[in-house]
Amino acid sequence: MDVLVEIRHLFFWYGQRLVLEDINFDIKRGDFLAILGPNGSGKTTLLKCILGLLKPQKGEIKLFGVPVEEFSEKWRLGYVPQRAIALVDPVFPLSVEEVVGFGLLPKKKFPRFLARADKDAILKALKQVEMENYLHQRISKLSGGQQQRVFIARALVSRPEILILDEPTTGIDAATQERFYDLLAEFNQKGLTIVIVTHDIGIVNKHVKQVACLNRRLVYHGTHEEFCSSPRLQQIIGEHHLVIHRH
Ligand SMILES: Nc1ncnc2c1ncn2[C@@H]1O[C@H](COP(=O)(O)OP(=O)(O)OP(=O)(O)O)[C@@H](O)[C@H]1O
Repeated sequence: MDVLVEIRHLFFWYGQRLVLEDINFDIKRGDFLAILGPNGSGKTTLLKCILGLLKPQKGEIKLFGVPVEEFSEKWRLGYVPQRAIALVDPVFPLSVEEVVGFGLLPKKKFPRFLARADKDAILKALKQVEMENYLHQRISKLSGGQQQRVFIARALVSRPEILILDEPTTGIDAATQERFYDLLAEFNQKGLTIVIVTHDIGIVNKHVKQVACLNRRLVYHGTHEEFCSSPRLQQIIGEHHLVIHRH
């Protein structure tokens, strides 16, 4: 099977503090992987290492077979960062089109100029999340769930092969979250590889195919069926390795 992300013997320290310890796993094309773990267990740090935003002190990450530090096709990974919605400035008048347009920057030589093809790509990404009627609206005027869809469109506009989301439903009501996960499942069925850091173990259970439990070390990595049926799950919860907190 096509391995998109390869993680081998990964260690990461913030100063003296070891946050990721000897992490090893692969992400394959078509995976829908949930990364679970308590607050402070290293989930965001792991995503940032995969995205090349943080440089691990030890170990190796390959993206599409290329070491992350040499990988130049960043557009092949779409990223929805944690608390993206909270960063929407109610005063600064960014339109939906502009926000989604930022997702094209890794592909563009002249970032300030939106060409016809860019506008088409933006509209197409917005259609994928059913937000095409909001093109010229201010992002700050939208609801949390609508903003979330716009951030997904921003991540999708470069037509990535992996979509990486860091706790994307924080601050969104339960019904909207359900629809949001249904949408991700649809993308996955069409072939998009998805990696999601989440605390919503209940909702995410419906759709994910693989689960990784992180608590500085990788406590568990396997298929979702194994995860649910295995006595190991009970053991993990029993050992308090996987205490799920909320923000
Ligand atoms: N820039 C930083 N400098 C120093 N320590 C940091 C930094 N960023 C994160 N940490 C610490 O590293 C540990 C792992 O943080 P990380 O954000 O990766 O965890 P997380 O599992 O994503 O947590 P959460 O579920 O709360 O988002 C935490 O103890 C955090 O306080």
